[in-house]
Amino acid sequence: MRHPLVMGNWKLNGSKKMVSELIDGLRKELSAVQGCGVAIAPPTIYLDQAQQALGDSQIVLGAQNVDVNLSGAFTGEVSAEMLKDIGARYIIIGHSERRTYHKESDEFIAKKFAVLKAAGLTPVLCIGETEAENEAGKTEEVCARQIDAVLETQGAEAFNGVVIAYEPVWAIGTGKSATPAQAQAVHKFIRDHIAKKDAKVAEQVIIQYGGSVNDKNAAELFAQPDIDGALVGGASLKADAFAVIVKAAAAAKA
Ligand SMILES: O=C[C@H](O)COP(=O)(O)O
Repeated sequence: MRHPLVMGNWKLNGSKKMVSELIDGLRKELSAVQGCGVAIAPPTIYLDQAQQALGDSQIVLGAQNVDVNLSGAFTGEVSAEMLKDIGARYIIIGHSERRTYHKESDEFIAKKFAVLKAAGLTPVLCIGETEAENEAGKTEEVCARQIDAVLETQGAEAFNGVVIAYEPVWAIGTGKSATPAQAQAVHKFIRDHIAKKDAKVAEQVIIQYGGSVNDKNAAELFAQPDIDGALVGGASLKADAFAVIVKAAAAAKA
């Protein structure tokens, strides 16, 4: 039985005031929730403030990116050890916005995956096809390629205890979520793809769905057997909407 995980990716949003108010709201809304892991990934500059504000709550700190280098002359970067030092645990890598705007390749993202594993942090590996790839019937091919960059170089065991987030690019921030059936089909494909190498590892890997998840559509997505939670963008910036999503995951997987 997999424990679901709902994670909020705040992207490039926030201020000191917002961090304080949003975490305050989340702590109130989520204090009684059981059966669903919850994490938030604020912008790097607010990680320390967020960790202080989270205090003894069950909400876990995450981050939106990591560098492949451990230390040295890499201006502007943040290392895995620094993220660990500040208390972050779930680290998003391979988000389509970084693949697109920062030209991050599958191989580069696989390096980040290895660096996080070595530091004892949990990669949240984002994969997913663009609209054009979807229309060309290449969804499975793209997802397999993005997973294989890790699977073929680090082995199936590397996926022990990690999180994969299937985020069709056409669904991100568009208000047009994949249907539960569409998402389930891809999630099952991802799990089966890993199972070809190691069925036990595939069975425990958390596969989140991401792309226009909100308080209205979350429950039907989580009703699908291979959807183990969500990576939430826009709706994670409102405590009440995010809490509805977390509660839907807890209820669906109880
Ligand atoms: O990381 C989160 C995803 O990009 C989803 O963003 P969204 O919920 O705003 O569509």
